[in-house]
Amino acid sequence: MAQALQVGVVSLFPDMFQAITEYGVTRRAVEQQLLQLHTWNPRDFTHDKHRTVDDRPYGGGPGMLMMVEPLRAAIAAAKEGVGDNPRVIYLSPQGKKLDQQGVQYLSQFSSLVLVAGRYEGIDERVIEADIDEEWSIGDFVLSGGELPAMVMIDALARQVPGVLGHQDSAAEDSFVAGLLDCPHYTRPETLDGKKVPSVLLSGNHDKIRQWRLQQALGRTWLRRPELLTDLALTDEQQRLLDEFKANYQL
Ligand SMILES: Nc1nonc1C(=O)N[C@H]1C[C@@H]1c1ccc(S(N)(=O)=O)cc1
Repeated sequence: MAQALQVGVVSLFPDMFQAITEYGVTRRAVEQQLLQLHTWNPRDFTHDKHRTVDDRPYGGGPGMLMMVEPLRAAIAAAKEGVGDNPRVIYLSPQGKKLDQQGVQYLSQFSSLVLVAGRYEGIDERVIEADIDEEWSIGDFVLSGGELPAMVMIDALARQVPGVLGHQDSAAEDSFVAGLLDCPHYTRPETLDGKKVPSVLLSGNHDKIRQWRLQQALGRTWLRRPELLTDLALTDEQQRLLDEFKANYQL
């Protein structure tokens, strides 16, 4: 039986996660129980009449923080609910930048609790006491941690064996780790006078594989050359890239 990914999410807006549980690959993963997602809402752990979940920051200034007591109770409940000693992750702009290598690293954990912040974030002492790792999906400021949590869950779900059908996994395989993807084409054969590259119509699968690999290497060189510095290219890849560069008209 494939190892399922168990995720507990702490969020004030649990319904947002329907964006991954109700659609596409991640919906199928949930249906196949390869991805199990449960939410815990700090508001359910309040005891006052107004069900308060925010609190004022010491030192004054604009904005609010997530109130400590309901947040910690929700985190504790999520850890208990997910079980198996989950890795607890807080999504924030202050976290480590997520990339595919980070996704592969996080794939080692079969159970996770993701804490989605709202307002200006959470008390630093909660981060120190309850959070194992802080991750960011990019250097931009969002209104909450829910979309970052869904981005992380989507990327992690695709790493679970069985989630990507053969068709998709073939696509993943053709996308050499660390390179940008090659261009893709579908019908019609001629669009606005532009024809599909003839190699893709040739039926020669190895030529097609080489073309796609060369395009991925060339695109990476042109658009994100820094990604190439960390890659150990094979002889074939180096040859294909050199050929691309030689043919490229600056
Ligand atoms: N990028 C991200 N990757 O993961 N989370 C990300 C994110 O933007 N979360 C935002 C909700 C949190 C936040 C924190 C602080 C401020 S503030 N006080 O600076 O205006 C605004 C928003």
